[in-house]
Amino acid sequence: SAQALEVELLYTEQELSSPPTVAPVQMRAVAEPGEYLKVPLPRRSSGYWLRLTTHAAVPRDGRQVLVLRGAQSLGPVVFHPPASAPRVIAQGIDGPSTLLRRGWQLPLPNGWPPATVAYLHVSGDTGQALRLGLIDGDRLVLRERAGARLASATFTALVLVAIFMFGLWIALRDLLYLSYAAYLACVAIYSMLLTGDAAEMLTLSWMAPDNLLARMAFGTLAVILQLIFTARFLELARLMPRAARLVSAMVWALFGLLAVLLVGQDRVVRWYPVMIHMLLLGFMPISVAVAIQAWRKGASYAGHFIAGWTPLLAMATLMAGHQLGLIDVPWIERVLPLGAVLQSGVLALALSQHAANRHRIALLARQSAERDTLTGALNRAAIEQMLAAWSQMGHLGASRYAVLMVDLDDFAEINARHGYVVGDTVMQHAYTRIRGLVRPDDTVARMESDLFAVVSECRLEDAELLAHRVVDGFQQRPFNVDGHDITVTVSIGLAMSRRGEEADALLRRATEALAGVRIAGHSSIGVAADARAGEGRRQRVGATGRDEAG
Ligand SMILES: Nc1nc2c(ncn2[C@@H]2O[C@H](COP(=O)(O)OP(=O)(O)OP(=O)(O)O)[C@@H](O)[C@H]2O)c(=O)[nH]1
Repeated sequence: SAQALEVELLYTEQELSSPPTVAPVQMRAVAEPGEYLKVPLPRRSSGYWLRLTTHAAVPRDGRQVLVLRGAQSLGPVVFHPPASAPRVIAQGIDGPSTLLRRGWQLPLPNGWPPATVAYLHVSGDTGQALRLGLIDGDRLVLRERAGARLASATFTALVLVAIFMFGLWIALRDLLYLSYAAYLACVAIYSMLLTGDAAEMLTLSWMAPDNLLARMAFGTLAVILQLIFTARFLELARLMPRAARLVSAMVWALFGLLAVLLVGQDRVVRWYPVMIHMLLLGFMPISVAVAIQAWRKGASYAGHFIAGWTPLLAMATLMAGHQLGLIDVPWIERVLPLGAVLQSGVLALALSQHAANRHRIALLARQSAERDTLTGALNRAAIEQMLAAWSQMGHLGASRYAVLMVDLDDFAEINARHGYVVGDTVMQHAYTRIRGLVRPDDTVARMESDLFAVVSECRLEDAELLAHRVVDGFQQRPFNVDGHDITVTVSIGLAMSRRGEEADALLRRATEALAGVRIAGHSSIGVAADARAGEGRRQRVGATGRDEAG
């Protein structure tokens, strides 16, 4: 006949140290071969006695094992195998039962002839269901291995997304990404604590599944980080200030609970899960409602949020219900980490989009803030910032950079003669001309009215050649605007960087060199003192430029 397992829950009120001889049967159930039998346990402080029989002989090879799974809060279990001495199993991690997550593997080395009975005594008052089965040991190992692989895949996926988010935080310095990275790290650790695999793989006792304290602490921390992230991600402070206040109250309440847990340790660890799960049960629907409301108010990423979180929230709700003993869904502990992976995938997508958008907006803002509107050249602030940054990094070494202050000569006269509109066009042409005369790597900025600055990484000799090239480039080629040939000449002040010099000091020296030659006339080049060991010099390049004014 089929090797079914029959279980009777015995009705005894007294505490007994050995199996009761005669006791009324409260419940009888028969398991299909190789399957688990669910035995609901009514609340009773005196513990439970179970009488087990098989319908066919279990061979003596010891391959068949009795498997017992139950809520983690079940106390010590005493197993009276058929034809063997009783065994006390204090924890699921003991001895040969290490294979099981949250359960006991009870070996039957002497076989089990039909009609002989085995007894189980379960202490504690759980009110939850037990699962019992006569299972083939090899099959059990395979199943457990598959479960362990799934758990480590989950862990790896969560950690990879967490690292990615951490990278986004390093690049963009927005706490949004950091809070999400930290949340994922907590969930990854929590999922490892839940399955007990890490405890086995790493032999870390604090990661054992019976370490309720570690599990609860990481679980709470994950919820806190998730709330902080949610408030930021859904822009609650801007869109829904009341919801934002609610979330921050929730965060502080959870921090308080966490502190109580860490201080109270074993004294609070029994009721702590109940508190947390009640809180979560209440919070889940509120959280979904807030997300939907934010979505209706136009929060940019509320859609992603809802798609990613709803399945996970539903699973977390089931989990909380399961742990409170309200519903019986033992599979939820395996499915929950998958929900977390799914959620992290959707959110990683949303956050990458968020980061890309942010980057684009920042770039646009920078471009408009750093550019001169008429010519499109960088403005004074931009070049000052750039030089200041270089100076801070120690880039402005001795004679490494040349600053050329390029002033358009007699620009007031061009305006007076041709009008401001033509003057504007000449100004734009002048910028294009300078850009064309210097190297692509050189930086050109419009400092103010008719004054441009060129920053070039080169030695003094090259800088002087460059200055001459710019002066000649203007003098020899007039601009053609509205059919008028307009010759513009430029004067240049040149300064070379000094080691440890501040950015403004360098710019000032170039400006002073320019002021020195402006008196001398047009198309002049002045080199700041100290640029070479000698004195400041002033030179005139060829004749005065053709003077349009005559
Ligand atoms: N059309 C136009 N003119 C400008 C602009 N910005 C400044 N200017 C004019 O440029 C002239 C600059 O004059 P100054 O700095 O006194 O010097 P300058 O006339 O070029 O004479 P020197 O530099 O001494 O040779 C002023 O007349 C300004 O009105 C602009 O954006 N467009």
